[in-house]
Amino acid sequence: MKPGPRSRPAEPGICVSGSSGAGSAFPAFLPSGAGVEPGSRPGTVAAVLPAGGCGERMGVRTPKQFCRVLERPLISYTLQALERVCWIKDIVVAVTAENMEAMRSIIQRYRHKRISLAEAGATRHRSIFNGLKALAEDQPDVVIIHDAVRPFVEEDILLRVVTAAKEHGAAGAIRPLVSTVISPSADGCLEHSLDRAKHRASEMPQAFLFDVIYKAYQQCSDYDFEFGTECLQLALKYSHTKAKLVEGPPDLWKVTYKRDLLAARSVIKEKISQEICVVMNTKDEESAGHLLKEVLKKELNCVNVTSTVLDHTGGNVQKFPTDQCYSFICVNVVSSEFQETQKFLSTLEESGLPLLYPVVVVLVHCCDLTLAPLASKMESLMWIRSLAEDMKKRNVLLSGLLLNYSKDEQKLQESFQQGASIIAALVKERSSALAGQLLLA
Ligand SMILES: Nc1ccn([C@@H]2O[C@H](COP(=O)(O)OP(=O)(O)OP(=O)(O)O)[C@@H](O)[C@H]2O)c(=O)n1
Ligand SMILES: O=P(O)(O)OC[C@@H](O)[C@@H](O)[C@@H](O)CO
Repeated sequence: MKPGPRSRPAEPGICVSGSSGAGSAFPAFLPSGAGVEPGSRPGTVAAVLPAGGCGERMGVRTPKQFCRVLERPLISYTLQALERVCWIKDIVVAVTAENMEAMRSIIQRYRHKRISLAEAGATRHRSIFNGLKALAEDQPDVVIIHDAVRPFVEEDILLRVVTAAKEHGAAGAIRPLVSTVISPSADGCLEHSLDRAKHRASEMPQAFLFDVIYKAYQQCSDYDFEFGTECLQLALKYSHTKAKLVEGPPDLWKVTYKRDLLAARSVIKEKISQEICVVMNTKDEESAGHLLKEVLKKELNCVNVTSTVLDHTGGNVQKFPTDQCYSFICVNVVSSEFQETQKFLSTLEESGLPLLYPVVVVLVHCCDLTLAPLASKMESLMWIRSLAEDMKKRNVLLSGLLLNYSKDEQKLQESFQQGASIIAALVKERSSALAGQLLLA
């Protein structure tokens, strides 16, 4: 039996407006074969997230569901993924009593919606059962069970397992095995190996008609509670319900070891670096901003490079493509006046963008270095360093790029090329260690 996890409260912090969940009705667009009789109640869906483990295999003091990825607890990404699905009416998270406060501060800080808490049990099955009990009074038609440490879950697989559960009573995501499963003999030698092609790995999410899984847990043996790892097996054993197996996408993996946390970090960084917005102060196609945008498009052919024009006061951040863009390249938008930059950054902050993910902002200053000595130009931009220290606390990674705007066409192209490479690295790495740096292209 796993010992109760040690707690480490999450630091209190700034709030965000989370994505508001809409109704609880089961999506009307489901194929009629989804077990929803025409004219019958569309059906309600809730979710249970077991989050009461201590993450022994992670090998750190903080339970892995509270370990930070890009400064945000891992569980917050999973909650965000489920909240995006408007037809999940309620999300019950099972956490230990000692981690309740930490969980409440995460919900408040990132303003997660439709979340309720239940007390975790000494094993995963006990935690799940406690989550189901919390739903029993106003029970949903279908309940999703999803590990809190599987942050990359999309609406598509959730809809597929829920649709299958409506029809079959239970359903679960599966993935091809990566290694062959073998059975060892008592003396530690090979007994036999399973035919890998005929077996699959059971992943999450899983979904059940509420009655099917609730009845199963109510009849569970202590042995199942202590040593079981498979909810589908409980549905089969106690509710005589054969789960439908649904092929899931590769990203369903469970964060278990430290390497998984590093992998999660890379996946998230990759996802939020897919769009760059070049912010400029002129529509002139020959301007530095437009030229840099074209070079960036070539340099980063898989990234969506957009642009927007702001007036010199820092403008209105609502003009930005803010729902998916976490990287802003400001080209001569803000002169070396501190106040204008401050105005731009505060409007960016007010948009709520930096509260879920670190936002990269690169202030590009173009100047012909044959006219202004480099040292004095760098000196005039040193204020970026102290501003960056302050912005880092608000999850904005600010750096400066001095771009040599030479009259020589060849040199100018080289500067733009170098500048685009530096910007690509700042966006991709999204490293707080580079915040405040003044770079030269
Ligand atoms: N008593 C428990 C044990 C586990 N879980 C949850 O079940 C999910 C999957 O379990 P697992 O990966 O085993 O998590 P841990 O038990 O924390 O990991 P370990 O076995 O390494 O201690 C996790 O979200 C975990 O928090 C739970 O709610 N209650
Ligand atoms: O056994 P653990 O607690 O590490 O993880 C639980 C997993 O077994 C479970 O999430 C899937 O295998 C699907 O049942």
